[in-house]
Amino acid sequence: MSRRADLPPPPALNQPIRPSAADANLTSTSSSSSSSTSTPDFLRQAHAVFKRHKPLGGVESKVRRATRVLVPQTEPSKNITSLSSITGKETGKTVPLKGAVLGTRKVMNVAIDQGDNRASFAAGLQEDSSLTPPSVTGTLDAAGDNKASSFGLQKADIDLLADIKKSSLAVSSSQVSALHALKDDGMKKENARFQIEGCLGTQVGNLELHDHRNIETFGTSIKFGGTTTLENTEEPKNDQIFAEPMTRCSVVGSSCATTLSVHTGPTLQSTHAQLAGQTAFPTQVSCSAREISGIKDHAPPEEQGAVKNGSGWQIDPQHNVHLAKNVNRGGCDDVSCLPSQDPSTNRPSPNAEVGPSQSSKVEKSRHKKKYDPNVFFKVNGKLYQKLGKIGSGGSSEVHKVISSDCSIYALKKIKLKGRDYPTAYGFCQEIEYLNKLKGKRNIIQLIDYEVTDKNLLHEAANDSMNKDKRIKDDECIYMVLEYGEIDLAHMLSQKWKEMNTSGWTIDENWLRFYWQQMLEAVNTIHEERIVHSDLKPANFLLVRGSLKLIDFGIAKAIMSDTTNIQRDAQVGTLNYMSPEAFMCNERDANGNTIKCGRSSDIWSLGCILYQMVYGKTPFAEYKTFWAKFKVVTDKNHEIVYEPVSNPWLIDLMQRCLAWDRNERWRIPQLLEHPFLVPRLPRELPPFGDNHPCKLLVEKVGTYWSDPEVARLCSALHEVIAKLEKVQKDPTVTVEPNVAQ
Ligand SMILES: Nc1ncnc2c1ncn2[C@@H]1O[C@H](COP(=O)(O)OP(=O)(O)OP(=O)(O)O)[C@@H](O)[C@H]1O
Repeated sequence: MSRRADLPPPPALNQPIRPSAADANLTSTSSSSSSSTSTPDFLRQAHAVFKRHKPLGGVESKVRRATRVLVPQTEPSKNITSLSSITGKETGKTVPLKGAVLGTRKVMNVAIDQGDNRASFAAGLQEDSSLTPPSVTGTLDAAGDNKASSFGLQKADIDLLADIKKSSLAVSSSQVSALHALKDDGMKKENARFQIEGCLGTQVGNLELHDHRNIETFGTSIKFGGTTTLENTEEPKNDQIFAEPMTRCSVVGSSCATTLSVHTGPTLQSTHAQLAGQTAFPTQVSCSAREISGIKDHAPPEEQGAVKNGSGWQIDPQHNVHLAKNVNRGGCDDVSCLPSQDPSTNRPSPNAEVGPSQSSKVEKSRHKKKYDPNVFFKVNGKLYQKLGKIGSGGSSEVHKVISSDCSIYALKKIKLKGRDYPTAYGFCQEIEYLNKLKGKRNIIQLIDYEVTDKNLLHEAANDSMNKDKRIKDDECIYMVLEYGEIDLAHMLSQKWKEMNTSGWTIDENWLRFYWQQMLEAVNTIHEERIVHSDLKPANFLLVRGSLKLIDFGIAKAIMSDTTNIQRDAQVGTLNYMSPEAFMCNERDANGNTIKCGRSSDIWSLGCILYQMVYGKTPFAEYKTFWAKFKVVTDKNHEIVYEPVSNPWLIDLMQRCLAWDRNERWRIPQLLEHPFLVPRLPRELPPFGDNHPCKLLVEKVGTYWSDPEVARLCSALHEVIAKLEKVQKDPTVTVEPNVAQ
């Protein structure tokens, strides 16, 4: 599959490697971010604020996040139909979107790209049949200007879109139209929760559209529970590092909520502070976003942080910003983006209109919990104050929090309500692995955790789990984790942005630095007999300057009597999934069941390295699940490696991306690969001035970096060395290969 022969001659040094067409997104994002002339006040100020502080939360939303899929084990080729995607490229072309969820699928991700108005609807299967698959149909218009959108875009929407475009938010017109379509069309399915996260870029934060109405129609032909046509559909460029999901739309189950909020996040500082060691949390000062951003009263309600409910507009409580700062600790200068709250009374501030039922609910839970759940998380009796949402995955949301001793952590919350016990227990396994990996420097450290459903662990421990039982209450798993500043996906995005603007070439030392850390992190888990199964840039986090591995949600331990893991389902993130992960549980040519093992993780690492080098994953151009499935599982397919200045890099990628998993290098070998440990000139001993090898080295010059040239030179050197031996002592027998 990999094309190892025909290594390209080393190109001229410093030849820039540029991303292909795909980086248009990035460029447009960056260029747009510099325009501020016509930005509405509030957006401009929010922008400025985010420029000063770039929390991960803001970063999180900017880069498209490759999303994990899970397809059930049985007859994968059929189940594949549960995932579809689409790209509409031509202006004015209406593209039918089709997708189906077979059986019990509960998550559909819709990624809508900026720039070319592409939308991808991906419905993978997960095991939670408690959630009624919603039926949603319609058509997404791919028109460049969105005016003809069959989402029924209103003039106001177009104005808002224009404002957003002008205001350097990295949001596409299609995103906005989709947001509005979802908001305005209304959705009737009571059991469906439709959530859109519009991701507005590092500097501005997240844009979400809150709409608590039910979903009735969704002007697209996304179908749940129907049949799926995958042919002739395309997937958006979710491979490009700079084009991770800008917008994610997921149908995840029981409540219906589309949210629009500007997370102004930890951007402002107040002088109110709490000294470390004091029992209470930092004093909070609250003011509305309007006060901060200078939103004019006549601004449209959306801009004023209002959300539309059934009867009219109401202020979105999330639109109010609270400030909290602890001056006692240098690192604690973050300000929380908290729901509106009067600091003196601990009650919602008057500018946050909360419906009576909602407010009484909040009051009740506050009374019961003796702390404000809008402000704090409680894990094992300890309070952690929310500082803003920093990420969300398929199953969880992750918040930046501050503990009472003023340490910053990430808190991962997995909601268990509605899940069956085995699924819920599956989430607990991440805790198990993190506990096992405690003290390992390149793995994210678990500080504390709590599974609020005590029966779950109890029944699991006693092997008395009722597999059909579902969790009814608002139970959660909380994990308090070391806090990571930025993930590799965002770092890559920034790196490519820099390279595009400065015309730099790929920075080999930068590559080596992070590649080695990635290898070491994965080596750590492999040594512990754990296969991660979901390696991707978003799952490597930079913590105090070092890369650490996160998200063991689908990791699996290798049993002691084998080297592979058995999976009930195809799992992973499409662009990084190995051939065997795609074909998991199918039979190979010899009738053996195809299994995954450590080499599956190596493949994923190869895809990440490829992405670091070329700016896109190796199968990026295959857009649909089917297309990807076909090409990745075809062992005759040759991955294209464009020439790079150091051909060892190509060799390295090929070692990871060998189709046959037995041919893939293992991590200890990869750590010794000449790209990481350049050794060519040192391979040969020092020569005298007129030694043929010295002359050869001089002649070969820069071609030394070509692995093939190096190999031939080494062979030649051996021949010369042996011939020299013979010259010195003619009685020595010359081996046939030397004579040749
Ligand atoms: N310790 C952390 N510090 C900072 N950010 C974090 C941390 N853990 C997770 N995140 C952010 O939250 C995102 C989601 O976290 P995680 O991958 O653990 O969730 P998940 O539900 O398992 O995601 P998925 O299933 O989609 O891969 C990460 O990509 C990262 O951006």
